[in-house]
Amino acid sequence: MNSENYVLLVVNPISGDSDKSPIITSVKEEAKSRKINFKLYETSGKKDKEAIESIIKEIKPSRILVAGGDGTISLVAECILGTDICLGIIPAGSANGMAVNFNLPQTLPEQIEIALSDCTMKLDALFINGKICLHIADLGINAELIRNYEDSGIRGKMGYFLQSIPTLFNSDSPFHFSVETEEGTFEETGILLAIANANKFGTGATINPNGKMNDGKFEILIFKSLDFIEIFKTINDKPEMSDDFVRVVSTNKAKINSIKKIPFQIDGEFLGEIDQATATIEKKSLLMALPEMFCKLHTQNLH
Ligand SMILES: Nc1ncnc2c1ncn2[C@@H]1O[C@H](COP(=O)(O)OP(=O)(O)OP(=O)(O)O)[C@@H](O)[C@H]1O
Repeated sequence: MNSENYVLLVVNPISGDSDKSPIITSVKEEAKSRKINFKLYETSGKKDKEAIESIIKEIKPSRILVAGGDGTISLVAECILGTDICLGIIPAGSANGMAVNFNLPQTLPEQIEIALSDCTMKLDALFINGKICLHIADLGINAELIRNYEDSGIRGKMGYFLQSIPTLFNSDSPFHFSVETEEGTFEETGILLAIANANKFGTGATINPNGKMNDGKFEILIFKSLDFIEIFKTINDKPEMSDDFVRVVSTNKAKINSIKKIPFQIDGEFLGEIDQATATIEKKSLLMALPEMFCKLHTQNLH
């Protein structure tokens, strides 16, 4: 067997509360028709990183497909950072923030086609306090909302909606942030500080319209107030947000400090309350198979 022609499918059996057998069958059949060797790994929730790394060593796959949520995608991304192994996504989580950001199509055949396609791109990997962030992290009311959502036990968009009103009323915001970058230090008060490599939150809100995932930079966005008209604009793919609403800084390294501890999340996972965050970026370290439109938009005007 040609060891360079292997596809590994990593499946999280519990993500999104859905049956993964149609995905497994379809990817297996597609691999067979393309004469690619197929291997399946189902996560257990324990020592998955070690197990995946060992399979990679053994079969040397050229591509890994992930059927799971953002947590499983991050886990696999960490295993292949800096290599030429290509990552493809079959969205199968409860929120699927990465899939929303990449505008992945809804049907399984289309998703498999993209995940196995030659339309690939090397993306930057953002690290915050040593943890990988493929998408968007934040300190403030969105992280508070995610904590309350996780505590409520109600899944899906309805869960977020039900938590949004009590979260806003009980929030500890505004917060005072001090941000140190190579370009200088500044202070700002706001309800939310986002650290973003991607453009959209999992809800579809485009908070970082000008961010590129392959320019060696990430954005710090401080939202100063809860302005519903400005928030409404984020429904568009290219919202024009006023400077009074958000302060945006593009950089490759930043240190954020706050006097009080603030709720913190990365890629939709609540990670406690923190008063200090250090963000760095590893340029073009993650090879991904993505929709053609996304690759086109990200290669335009890139200097
Ligand atoms: N077999 C398993 N049994 C229990 N937990 C598992 C198993 N496999 C993985 N996990 C856990 O699943 C979590 C990752 O879930 P993932 O983010 O992929 O899906 P999700 O939470 O449904 O989706 P999303 O992130 O889009 O909301 C990790 O905490 C991991 O430990």
